[in-house]
Amino acid sequence: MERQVLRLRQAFRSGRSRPLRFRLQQLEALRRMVQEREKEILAAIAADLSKSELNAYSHEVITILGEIDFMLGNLPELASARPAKKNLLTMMDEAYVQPEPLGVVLIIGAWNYPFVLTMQPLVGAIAAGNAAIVKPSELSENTAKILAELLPQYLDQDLYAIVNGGIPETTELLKQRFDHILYTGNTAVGKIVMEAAAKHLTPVTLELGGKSPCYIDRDCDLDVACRRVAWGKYMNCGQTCIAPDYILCEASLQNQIVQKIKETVKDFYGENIKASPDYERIINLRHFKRLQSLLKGQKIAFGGEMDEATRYLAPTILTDVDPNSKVMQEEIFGPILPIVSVKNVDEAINFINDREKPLALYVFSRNNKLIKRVIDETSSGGVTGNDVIMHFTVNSLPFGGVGASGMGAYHGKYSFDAFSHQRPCLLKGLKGESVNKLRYPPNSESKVSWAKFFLLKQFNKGRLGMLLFVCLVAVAAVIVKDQL
Ligand SMILES: NC(=O)C1=CN([C@@H]2O[C@H](COP(=O)(O)OP(=O)(O)OC[C@H]3O[C@@H](n4cnc5c(N)ncnc54)[C@H](O)[C@@H]3O)[C@@H](O)[C@H]2O)C=CC1
Ligand SMILES: CCCCCCCCCC(=O)O
Repeated sequence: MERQVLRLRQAFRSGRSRPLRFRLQQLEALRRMVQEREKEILAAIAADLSKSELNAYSHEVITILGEIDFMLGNLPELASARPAKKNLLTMMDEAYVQPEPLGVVLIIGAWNYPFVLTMQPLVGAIAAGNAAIVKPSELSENTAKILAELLPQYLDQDLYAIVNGGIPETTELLKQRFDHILYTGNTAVGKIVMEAAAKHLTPVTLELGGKSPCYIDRDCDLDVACRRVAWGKYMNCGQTCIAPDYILCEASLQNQIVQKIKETVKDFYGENIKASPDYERIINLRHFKRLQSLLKGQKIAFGGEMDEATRYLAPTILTDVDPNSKVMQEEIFGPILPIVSVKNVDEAINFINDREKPLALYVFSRNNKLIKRVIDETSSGGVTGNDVIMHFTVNSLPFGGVGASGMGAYHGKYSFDAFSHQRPCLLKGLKGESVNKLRYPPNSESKVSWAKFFLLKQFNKGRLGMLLFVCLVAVAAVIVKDQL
């Protein structure tokens, strides 16, 4: 592992990954990989998550093609230096911010969207000019295998590598020194990653989970709300980090919500949900049993059927759920939807604020003021009003958690930024020593007053202001020269 990282570091040091042309060419190669090998990629995702290839395409492949296209279209602008505002002391100099690659980065993915969660960060890492190691989840073994086969065929092998394996391999990998780590997965392992990174002072982006609440207001189109919630909750069999974890609503809405979600589930998956190509399965037996245990002692208003052999768990709704019960203590990550009743929006806000900051927050209401109020008075990684999941799909929005749901963000421009250092550059000439004297020792009262004038004066008044400002500086410089 050490040698592999060293090989990538040497390739990075050669400077090969930096030129814009090279980055664009690698991104184009990645796009070719997705297009030419689509069938194999879809088959792998489908096998890992018992998913139809159509769903694998719309849940995962579309996102990656969109992200690559965004980078190809915007990279020249993202990677170029941005001029910076100057003060009086530096007005004759050149000041700019130059994004630079961080070096060798590590991307650790999770199993639930095994293609998106490894490839989307990789697009950002390549775009920003880094070398990268990708570590897919061992639980989505088919996708891990196909990525290990395909990536070396399309990308520069000295700069981009894939490491497959489980805890021992990841533990070994985490001993190495990286320049950034982007990890997606559960919070407990997030702490392990951060601790390992701290040993090398490596910065981290942690894409974690949490219980994302969904408040449904009484002033709402319940048909629409329930259809959207059912889509986001039962997609990928509930194994989506930003799935609405539970519903908060007034007690009087509970039965209507159950009824409407029930009808929606029939529309979506038919009478025989098990036979629907659109309904996935739980990833493994451990997670199946974990979900089974969350149902103990709960009032199942809908669903609850399960089949251990195929890891089928029906779309399920729990009513009158006690906030202290187990299902409300951990992220569900399965097709179980608890409804917790609250008296009103104030109680809903308090309920949310009494718990860890979630990865996503959803509010359904006809009343935009109420939606804005919930946003203003709570905190979460992201928000969608009157829908679920969809903020993930807008690549001009940063995607990430806050507090216990993670740190840092990515997608689109934010991926480029996550894997870049914003390097401030100030280029001075060798003239102007007379004015510079005011910062050289010995210090004096008069030097401090001049320093205040030069450093604190702000001029933002257009061309005329600028002209005035230049004259002022010229005069000041002459006076300073004489006085110091
Ligand atoms: N914020 C986000 O974007 C997303 C967050 N998630 C969260 O991820 C969680 C589900 O993923 P997991 O079951 O954790 O996925 P997982 O079991 O695939 O683990 C994630 C990664 O961590 C590695 N890993 C596991 N144990 C480790 C250890 N002891 N030391 C070092 N590395 C280790 C695995 O090899 C894997 O690559 C949920 O909480 C979900 O909300 C999932 C997808 C997206
Ligand atoms: C249009 C549907 C796209 C849905 C993609 C959702 C991916 C969420 C990934 C996750 O768990 O972080």
